[in-house]
Amino acid sequence: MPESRLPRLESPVLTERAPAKVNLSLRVLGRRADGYHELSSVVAFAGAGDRLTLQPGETLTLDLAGPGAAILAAGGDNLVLRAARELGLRIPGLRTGRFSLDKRLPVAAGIGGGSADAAAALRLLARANGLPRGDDRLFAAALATGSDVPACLYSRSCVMAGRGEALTPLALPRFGALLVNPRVPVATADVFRALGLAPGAQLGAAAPVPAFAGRGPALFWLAGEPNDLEAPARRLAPVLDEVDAALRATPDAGLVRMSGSGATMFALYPDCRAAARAGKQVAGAHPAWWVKPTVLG
Ligand SMILES: C[C@](O)(CO)[C@H](O)COP(=O)(O)OP(=O)(O)OC[C@H]1O[C@@H](n2ccc(N)nc2=O)[C@H](O)[C@@H]1O
Ligand SMILES: Nc1ncnc2c1ncn2[C@@H]1O[C@H](COP(=O)(O)OP(=O)(O)OP(=O)(O)O)[C@@H](O)[C@H]1O
Repeated sequence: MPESRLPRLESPVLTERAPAKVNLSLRVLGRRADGYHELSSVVAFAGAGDRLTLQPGETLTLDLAGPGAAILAAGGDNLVLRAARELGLRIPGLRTGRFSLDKRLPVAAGIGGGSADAAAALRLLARANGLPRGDDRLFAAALATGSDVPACLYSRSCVMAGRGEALTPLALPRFGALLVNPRVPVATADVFRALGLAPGAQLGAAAPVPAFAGRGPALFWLAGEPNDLEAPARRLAPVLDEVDAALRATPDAGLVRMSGSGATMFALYPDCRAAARAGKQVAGAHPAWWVKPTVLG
């Protein structure tokens, strides 16, 4: 057969999940001179998330589908493309291609949807270019894309410190969880600004996170920890009081709290069945909210 008639061999399409990030606790320890806040946060990842594929090729593009596609632009500001560009700056000749994002998570919701997408893009590019998962340039590109992207690149439960660059693995028991977002977007920068901390402010040290021997001890420790962003977020989005009440009214809710800078709140349950039951109750009473039963840990 002449060479021109040979079927063109395309690289196979690669797929990565982009799981939602949940801050089970979040302490703001101060504000650095560069304006970023110093944090200590127990972070877990959910079964629920977006899905990103990459058809490796020469030209970097992005298609959007899924329930979130209508509100999100596929333009150059999309965190998928920003992460790819950041990696390209560090790896000349990086092979990119056509990304397709199935956007299921609410946007600007405190569960790191965009960060999870950016991290999934970096994992896909690592696979397409034969880079080891621990390649420093992946981490550097992640941090340059956003503070939550390194944790999402790791994508396993951990203690996140600094502005998001210091990650310590943490074994967490498995929980059923319900994620609820009242469909009010909250900008992360607005919530941090509402804390009103001056650059250089220091509030205290982080409580050491113990090794958790099961769900009971984990819940007990987490109940004694705050999300310091919850009070300012509630001032910006008062509907959070309603979300909090709706979650507390579900049977077996063990811990009710806001994730990240909001406005997604979550409750923890002993298992998936309890979370699914709670989901039906909340969705029935609030059909306009985004309600997602899932697992964490
Ligand atoms: C609230 C969290 O979701 C907790 O996991 C993250 O700290 C936010 O991470 P993110 O959305 O990736 O944040 P970035 O995109 O890096 O920053 C968004 C805005 O939040 C502020 N920001 C973010 C992280 C941080 N530790 N201190 C901050 O003050 C930044 O000044 C910036 O104006
Ligand atoms: N792929 C993407 N998915 C979601 N948001 C994106 C994406 N690309 C860019 N953005 C923009 O990033 C901003 C933050 O979106 P995201 O959903 O990550 O917020 P978040 O859940 O509050 O994140 P975090 O918990 O990391 O603070 C929004 O203004 C959104 O328009």
